[in-house]
Amino acid sequence: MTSTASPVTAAVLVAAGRGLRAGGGVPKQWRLLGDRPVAAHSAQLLADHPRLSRVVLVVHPDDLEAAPWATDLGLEIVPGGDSRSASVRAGLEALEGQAQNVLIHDAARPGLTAEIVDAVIDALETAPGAAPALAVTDALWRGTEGRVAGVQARDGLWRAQTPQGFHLEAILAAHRAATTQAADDVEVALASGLEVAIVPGDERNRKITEAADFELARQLMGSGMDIRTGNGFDVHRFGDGDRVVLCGVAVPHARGLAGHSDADVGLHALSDAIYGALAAGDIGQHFPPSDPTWKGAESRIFLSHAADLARERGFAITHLDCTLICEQPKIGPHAETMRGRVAEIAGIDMERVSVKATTSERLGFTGREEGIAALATATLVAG
Ligand SMILES: Nc1ccn([C@@H]2O[C@H](COP(=O)(O)OP(=O)(O)OP(=O)(O)O)[C@@H](O)[C@H]2O)c(=O)n1
Ligand SMILES: C[C@](O)(CO)[C@H](O)COP(=O)(O)O
Repeated sequence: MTSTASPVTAAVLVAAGRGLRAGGGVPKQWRLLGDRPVAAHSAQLLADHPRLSRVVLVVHPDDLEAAPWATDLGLEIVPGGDSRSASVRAGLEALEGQAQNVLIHDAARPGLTAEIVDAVIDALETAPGAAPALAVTDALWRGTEGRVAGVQARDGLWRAQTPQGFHLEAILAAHRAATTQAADDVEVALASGLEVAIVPGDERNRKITEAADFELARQLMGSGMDIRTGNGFDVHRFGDGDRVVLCGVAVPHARGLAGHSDADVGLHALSDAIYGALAAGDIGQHFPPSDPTWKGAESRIFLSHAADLARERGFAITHLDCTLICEQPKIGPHAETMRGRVAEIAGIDMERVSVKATTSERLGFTGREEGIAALATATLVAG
């Protein structure tokens, strides 16, 4: 009796792009989608799939530390290249001799399913290449300068998805022989004369390309919105001076506020609210009072740092609310200027910023005019 062992199949997950069309400051594959970064969704599925022997994650040379979770999933990290094809090639070279088949998947497609992986692997039993796709169902037009210039028959047209699967040696040879840039690996395979079977794709397996695709991905994958709130509180005592800086605005006053920096309680509370929403410590952790660098520093540095950190982690700041607690100076006449200043520093619309004030009815330290307190809330939404 002869035994026919299944061929060993590995996977290459390409995540070395810059995501320029999606914007957002951080490459789309590292931004949060639900509870995890975009790339971690398909990485987990590939790592857990029982028919895959190993997974290579291809990342940009600047992003080698961007996926700390990849090691826990057992992924091997390889530096990518300037184009998708170059990144795929780097992943394939790392797998040479390690498997008979390979699946190549975009990290920007977080909605991969185990059914697609199975369908591609099954199809490789009878073809050197196989890829998922969806038949085009909308009418197709050609357009010039905003006008329909003609129609295009849609029969036989498919929307290509990944993972695209191949016999490893054949696709590696095809990539090594390629002389022009290709949109995908099926194009590389066809240029080398390889036959590619089409297997059913899935609408959930869409590629995140533009900013709006994040919301669509969230809906298609059924992952709820990730909304975070954080609060901040700060107090500074009165000291010498003839003005106080509150929410980035210098307000004339009989006394100043004492502190290591410019003692802007409003911006300090707002910064801490953002750090709180990110579970990223507090202002003292990022800017230690023991560090002379921050002596007399303008507190806009702290808020701007917190806002940048939020964006780096894939969050939009959807609202900032600050309440200043003092008897004097009167905040009302300056509140609009403060809103504008906070909005400018945090890089958000002024409509998303609230600055208000209250007295403490002459009770407590604020009532005795010993200092000023500030309370703040930040609301952050992922994506
Ligand atoms: N040099 C590159 C370019 C792209 N990719 C990966 O290829 C997939 C599909 O590419 P695309 O959607 O075009 O991603 P980006 O190149 O990042 O997007 P953009 O063109 O908007 O910058 C993504 O997972 C992307 O990370 C890659 O690994 N290496
Ligand atoms: C590989 C691919 O995802 C197949 O649809 C696609 O071609 C790559 O992305 P791009 O937007 O064409 O760069």
